[in-house]
Amino acid sequence: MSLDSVERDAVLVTRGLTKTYGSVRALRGVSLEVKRGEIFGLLGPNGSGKTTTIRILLGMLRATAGEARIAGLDSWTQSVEVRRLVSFLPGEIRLFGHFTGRRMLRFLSRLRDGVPYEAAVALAEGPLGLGPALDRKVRGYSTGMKQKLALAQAFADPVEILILDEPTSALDPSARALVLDLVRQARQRGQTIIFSGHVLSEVEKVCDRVAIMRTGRLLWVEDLAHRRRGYRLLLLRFADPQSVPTSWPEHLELQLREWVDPRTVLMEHRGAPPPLLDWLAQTPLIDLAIGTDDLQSLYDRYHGPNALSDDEVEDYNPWRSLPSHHGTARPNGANTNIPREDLVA
Ligand SMILES: Nc1ncnc2c1ncn2[C@@H]1O[C@H](COP(=O)(O)OP(=O)(O)OP(=O)(O)O)[C@@H](O)[C@H]1O
Repeated sequence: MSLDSVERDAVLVTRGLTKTYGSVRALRGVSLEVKRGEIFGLLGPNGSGKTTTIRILLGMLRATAGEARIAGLDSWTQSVEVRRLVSFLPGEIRLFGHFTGRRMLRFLSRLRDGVPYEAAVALAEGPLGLGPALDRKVRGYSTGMKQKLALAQAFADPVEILILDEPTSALDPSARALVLDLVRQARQRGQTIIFSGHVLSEVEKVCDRVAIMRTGRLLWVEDLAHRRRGYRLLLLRFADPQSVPTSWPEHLELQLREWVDPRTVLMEHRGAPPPLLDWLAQTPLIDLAIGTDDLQSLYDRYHGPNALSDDEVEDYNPWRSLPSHHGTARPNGANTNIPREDLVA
């Protein structure tokens, strides 16, 4: 597929990104799109490929195959231009130990034309709480203090895109909350933020969408903004494909989310239960499950003790409590609202 066909509002795009290090397959065909102005989370256990994806996007690593673009620029061949558009907080922060915090910020802002030194100092001294420590040598900083200094620099940068690799990993709880606020403020200013992390509750609070990775694959992209608007999930199973209702009263606030197999649908429902129950009572259901799923349970489908195997991921059933099927649903979000005719032919 040509990248020209990508949605116009996608500011970061990868297509079929693959990276091998000798025999290690760090990425196996990762395709994702991040829209302008959204907070996009990258989740996955250690070694799943988050940092590799970020480093390829920034042009710090060359992909073995596939493409990565930022604002239409090729991450590898136009990496200098790409890096001008991006403020990057690396997972491993390396600073000059013999510099004071203040001198380090001045040095970094000179390196990056246009990053206001005063804004970085104000963030570091004020909300991030480094205060007088800014006049101490960085070699005496704790890991969390170094992370705060780097965060001050990253958030002071008025660039279009912020890429934060585990931005809260070394921080205490109040500093973590503050970083989440800074992320929200950055979005209000119109910046696009990619955020990798391991703390699901944080990701759930701030991200608009989240991608779940495993062993170099992107398994699922979830729209958390949509989820926050509140709905319950209904898994409805019918005796045969012909019994699946093709329409329902509008006042039910019911929406098809996914065909699990030709006789099973996953639906979203808002609003009061009684009208829904009345309608369900008139349908030829043979099985029903109602519930909500939080980010933890979504994550556990791929990484918990009962995680889906690679084969099951290929043949995804969103609710494990029911027998799995050889369905048409695919775990990339692209299967929603598949026309019924495609399934019951
Ligand atoms: N320079 C390298 N040489 C060899 N293998 C590498 C190299 N960098 C990364 N890898 C491998 O690539 C895979 C993906 O690593 P990556 O750092 O992208 O994971 P991650 O999801 O960011 O992990 P973490 O959560 O621990 O930061 C791992 O198997 C890792 O061992």
